[in-house]
Amino acid sequence: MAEKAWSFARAFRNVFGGGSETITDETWDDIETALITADFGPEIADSILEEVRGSVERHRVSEVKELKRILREVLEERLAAFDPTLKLIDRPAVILVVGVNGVGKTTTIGKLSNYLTRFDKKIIVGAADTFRAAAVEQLATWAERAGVAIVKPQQQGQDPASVAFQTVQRAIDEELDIAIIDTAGRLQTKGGLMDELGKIRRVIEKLAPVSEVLLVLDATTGQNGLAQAQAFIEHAGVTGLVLTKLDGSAKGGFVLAVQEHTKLPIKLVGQGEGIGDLTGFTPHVFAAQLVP
Ligand SMILES: Nc1nc2c(ncn2[C@@H]2O[C@H](COP(=O)(O)OP(=O)(O)OP(=O)(O)O)[C@@H](O)[C@H]2O)c(=O)[nH]1
Repeated sequence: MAEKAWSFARAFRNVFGGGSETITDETWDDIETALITADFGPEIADSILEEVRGSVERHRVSEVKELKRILREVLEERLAAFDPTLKLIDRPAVILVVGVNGVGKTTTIGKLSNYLTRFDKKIIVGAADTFRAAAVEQLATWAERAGVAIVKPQQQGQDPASVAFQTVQRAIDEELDIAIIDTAGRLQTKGGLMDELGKIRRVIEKLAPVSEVLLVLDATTGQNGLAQAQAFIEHAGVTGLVLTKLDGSAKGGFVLAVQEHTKLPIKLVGQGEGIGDLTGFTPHVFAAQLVP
């Protein structure tokens, strides 16, 4: 994994890079500071500290090196408490991608399409963000790069649900594996947004079940972004999270905070603007990157 992707590892690198080899009060202070800096949030930071302290005492650990291993294990175990696998068993499997403006929905769809084609999946994407012509064109560019089919609105402002319907219909007619629907991200009234998503879902479900509703969150916005996305979490039937822009984020702790607050699994992680910059979420790898 590219080094740039893990700027948030800095917080812990400062704690464990040099200094005392035996655990002192200062070590604990440093870890607490690192947990807060990395945006775990005060409650989760406290509970992690408590868990690590308990383990350190039980095993009579005195070396910083061992403490680091325990911290990594505690983080991994907590990150792994949710199932990160995408459920794409239905044929076609329909994925709805939702989230507020500019978080990276369209980019994620481009990367995800490209990723899935590597497993020989036949994909179609639907541009159900019909109000912004630029959004449709952006998705079309990604579809071309990924080599997948696209359904675009016939005219600007066409009912998003009808584009979603046509996309899934084509997936069925052409025996494709996966239909991914891009939705509008504009923050309108909560009611309006949820009505639109509810309608898209109902219309799709006339043809096929919705396999995944992925909520995209911009990791650089931290807890703020989560507050903005609350309406989706409450009303959109979200099945998993995509965290984007982790490459630019020093807030690695947000990854755990977001899972524990929402009780939703992180299923994909975006770490750059390139077509290859998307991976699944692997707690073991992530914990090792957080505490290098
Ligand atoms: N660094 C970085 N940039 C990203 C990542 N994902 C998306 N972006 C950038 O974020 C910006 C917004 O991405 P879009 O995909 O247009 O976001 P959107 O949610 O579809 O936006 P709307 O259509 O306006 O709702 C673009 O400049 C992307 O290149 C990522 O993982 N890392």
